[in-house]
Amino acid sequence: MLSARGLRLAFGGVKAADGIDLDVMPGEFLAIIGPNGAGKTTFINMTTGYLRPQAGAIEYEGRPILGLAPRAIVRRGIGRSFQLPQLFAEHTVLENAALAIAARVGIWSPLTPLLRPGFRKEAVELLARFGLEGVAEARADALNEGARKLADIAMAVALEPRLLLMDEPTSGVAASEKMGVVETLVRVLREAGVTAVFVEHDMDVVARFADRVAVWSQGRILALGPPGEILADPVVRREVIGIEAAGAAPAHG
Ligand SMILES: Nc1ncnc2c1ncn2[C@@H]1O[C@H](COP(=O)(O)OP(=O)(O)OP(=O)(O)O)[C@@H](O)[C@H]1O
Repeated sequence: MLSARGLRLAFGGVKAADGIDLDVMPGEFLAIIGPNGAGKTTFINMTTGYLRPQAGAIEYEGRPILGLAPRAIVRRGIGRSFQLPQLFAEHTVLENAALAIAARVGIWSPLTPLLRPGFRKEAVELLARFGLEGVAEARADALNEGARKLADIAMAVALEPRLLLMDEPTSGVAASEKMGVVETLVRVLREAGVTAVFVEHDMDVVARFADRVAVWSQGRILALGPPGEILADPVVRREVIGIEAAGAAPAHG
């Protein structure tokens, strides 16, 4: 579905991508793990048009996408969510959903979406899929972090991607809420047939929900395979999971 070859990008002396080759298969949930600064977000930024690599190629569904603007990549069917949710804070969750649905059909005005009954109906249905109907009328900035993350991913899903890249969908979510948040988003994405790539620091989430795991280290992919194998690999445990456990993850809030 997605094929990256030889991606390279350096910032000064920092090699954020140092020869990344990765294939994403249709329907899979691929987790990206790795310490802070390994280049995980850089890969997402290159795939979604926010950064251009200095070398390499990316094909999506058999066509090159490098050089396309982020909005053009969204139109091709690649969605994205950010580490920090990108909701309009002072708008309600329902308004946010309607805005995203309107954006999908090319309307970027902040006013019209909820005036159109079709958009409102679709927004209500979208929020129900994520179990967010109870907070539809709440302002986005009043949500707890778990609901905020789900609402943000709902906005990305409103654009009807076939591939969704999520940068730390559980960062900042309370431990007690985390599994529920991931269960919900995995259910919605599977029902919609969306392929997912997600950056994740919680190894329990990775073990339970990823079909494959790619381990990032210093701009390279150190290992790639099923979670049972990768999470038990002594090198991965020493160089990546050990670092995570030693406290890299809390930097994400
Ligand atoms: N736009 C930029 N300008 C300069 N340096 C950058 C830029 N983006 C990333 N970097 C650097 O590239 C390296 C990889 O960063 P990246 O954000 O991709 O890592 P990451 O694995 O996502 O880390 P984290 O887990 O902290 O989000 C880091 O050293 C970072 O400081």
